Amino acid sequence: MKVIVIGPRGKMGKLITQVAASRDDMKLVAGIAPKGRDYVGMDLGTVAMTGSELGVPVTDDLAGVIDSCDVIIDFSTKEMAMEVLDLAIAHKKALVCGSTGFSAEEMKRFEDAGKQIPMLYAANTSKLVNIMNKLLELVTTTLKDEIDIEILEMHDQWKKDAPSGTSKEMGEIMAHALGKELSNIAVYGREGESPREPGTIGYHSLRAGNIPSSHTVFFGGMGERLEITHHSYNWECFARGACDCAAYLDGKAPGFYSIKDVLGL
Ligand SMILES: NC(=O)C1=CN([C@@H]2O[C@H](COP(=O)(O)OP(=O)(O)OC[C@H]3O[C@@H](n4cnc5c(N)ncnc54)[C@H](O)[C@@H]3O)[C@@H](O)[C@H]2O)C=CC1
Ligand SMILES: O=C(O)C1=N[C@H](C(=O)O)C[C@H](O)C1
Repeated sequence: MKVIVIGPRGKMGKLITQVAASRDDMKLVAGIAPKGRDYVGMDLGTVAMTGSELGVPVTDDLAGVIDSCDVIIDFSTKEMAMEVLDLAIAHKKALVCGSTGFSAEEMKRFEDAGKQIPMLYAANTSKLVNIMNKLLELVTTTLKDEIDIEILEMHDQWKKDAPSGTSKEMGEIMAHALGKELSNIAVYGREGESPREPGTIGYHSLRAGNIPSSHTVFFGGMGERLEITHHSYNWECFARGACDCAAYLDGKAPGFYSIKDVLGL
């Protein structure tokens, strides 16, 4: 598969480039940087520190190179994601997007793109997080209104969005298991807020240092509680998952795919 990576100097883009460069089933054809960066024109391997040159450039012109790829992997920003999406549709290219922080309308655009291209959106590409989501579904479906549900997520100080895309996805999965709309979800924990409202799901976001990613879901019962937690020690699990998602799209018909399809969950 011929792969273009967006943002190869970013935290995720760099790791994705490194993982893709190490895979036999992938060939990197370009990396895309924001306009005017001083590393535009340099070798992608040098920019993403893969350990050797890859013989392909970093460019700031996605439109100029998009026809050379089979799939684009985009973990950049929500603004860039929309530009990439439009170009992927126009050039009929498969797209994996792992960026987070989108509105419901923007998410609908990804879903609609599935009518024209193989489109995979994953707010979290870790295998274990997606297995954790199945556990959350099981607990919620079993206990329904007997428990209070609170989600705590921790990330690095640079993360732009809150709550994380993963916790929003976890909230959606559990709201669905409770037969509720996402609008029943509330955010607690700030000064002056009222006590917990029954039947809601609470979100708590913590940002500090270089914490890679942690998500804990608290199921609060009477006299007991269950906590289910995923910790990542670094971002490699997400980069490996991103490349698995791209490989999954190889030869696929247009459709809106999820990481559950990749993992068979
Ligand atoms: N789905 C998942 O499993 C994961 C998702 N993420 C998400 O991925 C996104 C990126 O996260 P990080 O790598 O931590 O951010 P980062 O800030 O380290 O990297 C973002 C990259 O995007 C590039 N970029 C921004 N605008 C661009 C443009 N117009 N053209 C080309 N490149 C552009 C930047 O230059 C930078 O290299 C976030 O939304 C984050 O939440 C992060 C980790 C895992
Ligand atoms: O920004 C991150 O780091 C991560 N972002 C994703 C999210 O918003 O859920 C996935 C993971 O938590 C790492």
